[in-house]
Formats: sequence, structure tokens, C-alpha cells
Amino acid sequence: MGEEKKAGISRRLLLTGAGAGGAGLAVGALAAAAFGGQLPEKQATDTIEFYGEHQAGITTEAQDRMHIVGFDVTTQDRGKLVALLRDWTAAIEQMAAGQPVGGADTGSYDAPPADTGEAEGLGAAHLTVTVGFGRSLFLDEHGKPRFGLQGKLPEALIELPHFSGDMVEEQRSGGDIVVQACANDPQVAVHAIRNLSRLGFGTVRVRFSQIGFGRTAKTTQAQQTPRNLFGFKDGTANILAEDADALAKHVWVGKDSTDQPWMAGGTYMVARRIRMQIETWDRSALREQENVVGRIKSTGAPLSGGEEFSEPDFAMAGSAGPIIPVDSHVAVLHPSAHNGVQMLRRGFNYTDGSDGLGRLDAGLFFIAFVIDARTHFVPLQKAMSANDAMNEYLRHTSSGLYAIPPGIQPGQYLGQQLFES
Ligand SMILES: C=CC1=C(C)c2cc3[nH]c(cc4nc(cc5[nH]c(cc1n2)c(C)c5CCC(=O)O)C(CCC(=O)O)=C4C)c(C)c3C=C
Ligand SMILES: [Fe+2]
Repeated sequence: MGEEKKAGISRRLLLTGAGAGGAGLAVGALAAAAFGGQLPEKQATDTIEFYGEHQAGITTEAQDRMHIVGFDVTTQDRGKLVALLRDWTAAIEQMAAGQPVGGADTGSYDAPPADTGEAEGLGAAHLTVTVGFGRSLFLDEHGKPRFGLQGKLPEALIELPHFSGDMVEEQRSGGDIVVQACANDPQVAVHAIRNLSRLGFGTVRVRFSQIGFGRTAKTTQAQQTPRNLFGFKDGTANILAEDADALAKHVWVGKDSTDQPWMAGGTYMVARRIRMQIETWDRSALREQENVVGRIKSTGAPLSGGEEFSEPDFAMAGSAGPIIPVDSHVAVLHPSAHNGVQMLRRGFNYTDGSDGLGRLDAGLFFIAFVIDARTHFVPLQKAMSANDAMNEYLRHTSSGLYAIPPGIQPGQYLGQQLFES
């Protein structure tokens, strides 16, 4: 999954000019005449393949917009939950192809329409929807199995520990199911989550939801490195989609690297809402900002020199100690400090208005995909919370870890490997 798709019929992109302005109208009129008044449908070209070995939205070239939601399952009926996963799969397939939920069938005039309608005419905008399962889907708060999933909980799906300085809000964290919608149009991403929530009425309840407005990672060679709200390039040293070896080593769960065969081809998503104290940051000197990150603000190059993609030289001396400070973010998190461990970062900038004290509630919704959070996230986050100079400017307000099952083939539903193995 995750590859640009050539085909896919979009009812929204009828040649009547949807998204094409006046020129589209003229072409549409001609086309309608040529088809004896019947308008042909146009193939959406801004689609990402939904089916495949892995779910889309992981190595897919990072889109600019995100809407992520954590759901709690309110039913105790396994059949109802599986039926919802089937409904979601059908809806996601349609939306990813640029079609409305329900396809051409708008349903009865006396019932609510199958699709809420606000993405009509917007195309697919490279929509991907990625679904994962939290530990609480498997075990209730007393440690009792849920939905007959005893024996299916992967060892790696741990309860993330409390890290020093965490100010995690439970109602923004965890959840039985996570759904990440990414697109290059905010309305397409929000439409996807809204329609899935709607289908889930009576089976799931929204626990938290977060909108991200700008990517903070580069995930393909072709992409420019974006900037986070500290104004620094983010994603320079990320794992890229083209790096199959790194993905196999650090991201995709293999059948030999899990106690749960249903997770082979899947991965784990770490999600942390990290508020950035941007007013304090904005009052700090450029020298301080660069020492905190360990990189040059304008170019993204390491403080030891070179250009953006040059390897940092942590041994190079500065006027007082190493030129890349030992407590800089890059020094604390570089693979050389963590047995070569890397992660696929795919986070987004967010703003949620202001906090009533005249400060923006803004930051980074950190998302990373890893083969095992016990080796690929917890030690790094521990080091960060203990030693990273950036902490002074950060507050972690949510935390989540989710098992992301592998991708599916036509005829299957998302999570089928879990429920039918
Ligand atoms: C524990 C994992 C990480 C958290 C949490 C995290 C938060 C966070 N990061 C930035 C800004 C930057 N991060 C950069 C690099 C970087 N960050 C992590 C991990 C976490 N970041 C890693 C593993 C790396 C790569 C280290 C390396 O290999 O050199 C950078 C530098 C540019 C880049 O390589 O991407 C920036 C800038 C913020 C603002 C933030 C929380 C709000
Ligand atoms: Fe970082």
C-alpha cells in the first residue's frame, strides 16, 4: 500500500467542472454532448493505493494534513465490532479512491445520505487511512480479555511508561482503536474521520481527536524537508520509503520478530501530543536555539559543519566542549547513542487555539512507526526526558501506542488477520 494509484473512478470529479473552474464547465458541456447527455466519469489521479502488504499512511509520502482519532469500543459484541471493521474497510476504500461513502448509491430520500457530502468535488487528495489497535482492545482495566482476543495481545503492545516531566492527559491518550487520516486537503482528512465516526455510532465513541496542519517529516527522497513550529527543518535524518533495509530492520514486524503471527507485515505507532512553549522559544537567542537542536536553523546542517544531510561529528571540539552540545536533541537521539536504533517519524504541527493566558496551544503531534517500542521508542524517550535541552520548551500532553496490523487484499477487512487467525 502507499503507492500512487493510476485508476479509481471519482463520482466527485465528473467533467461538469468539479475542481476545474470555467474551463472544466466548457469541457463538461462538450463531453456531455458527446455522450448523448450522459456525463462520463473522470478517473481520480490523486489517489494512494489502499490495498497491499502494508497499510497506507506509513511509508506513503507524508501528506500535509492529518486528522487522527482514538476510539473506545462501547459494544461488547465481537460480531458488531467486526461488522464495523468491514464497514470501515469499504468506506475507506471508497474515500481513498475519491468516491463518496456508499459509492453512487445515495440511499433513500427519507434517510440521511450515505456520505456527509463535504468532500464532494475535492478529489481524493492522496487520502490514506491507517487503522490500529490499542492494548485496551485486548484487555480491560482488570486485565480480563475482551472480544475473545485472549492469546492475541502482542508482547510488544506494552503500556507506555510515565516519562519524567510527562503531563499526560488520559482523555487525550490511549484508546481501543486509532484511525489516522492523512491527505493534502484538510477537508478530505476531516471528512474521512467524520464519516468513519458516523458509521461507528453505537459501536465506538470518540475518545480524542487531533488535527495536524503541516507535516513535520520527510518520508521520501523526493520530498523537501519541512519545518516544525520551532522553525527548524524536521525529518532530515528520517527513515525514507526507499530504504527497504532500514524499514525491514526498524519498522516492519517480521514473522520472526513477533510472538503474534497476525502482526507480520504490521508495525507499531507511537503517538505523543507535545506542546511547545513557543513564546519562551521565540524569546531565546538563535545560538541557544541551535545548541538545543544541534543543527543550524537556516540550513539544517549539523553544528559540526557540512550541509543538511552531512553526518554530525559529535567528537568535534567547540569553544567549551563538543561543538554539538551533548544535551542537544540530535546528540541525545542519534542512532549512535542507541545501538543504531532508528524510527520512521511522521508527525504534524498542530495549533488548538490559545490557553486563556495569552499563549498559543501549539506544538507537534509526534507520530513514529517502529518495529518494537520497547527497543525503538522507550529508551529514546527516556534519554530525551532525562538529558535533552529541548525539554525546557516541551510538555508531553498525550501518549499512545497502537499495533498497526498489516495491509489487506480486496475482499478482506482491516484487522482480519487479528480476528480470524
Ligand atoms: C523519542 C523520540 C522523539 C521525540 C519525542 C521527538 C520530539 C521532537 N523533535 C523535534 C525536532 C527535531 N527532531 C529532530 C531529530 C530527531 N528526533 C528524534 C526523535 C524524537 N523527537 C530522532 C530519532 C531524531 C533524529 C536524530 C538523528 O538521527 O540525528 C530534529 C533534527 C532534524 C531531523 O533529523 O529530523 C529536529 C529539528 C521536536 C520539535 C520535538 C517535539 C516537539
Ligand atoms: Fe525530534
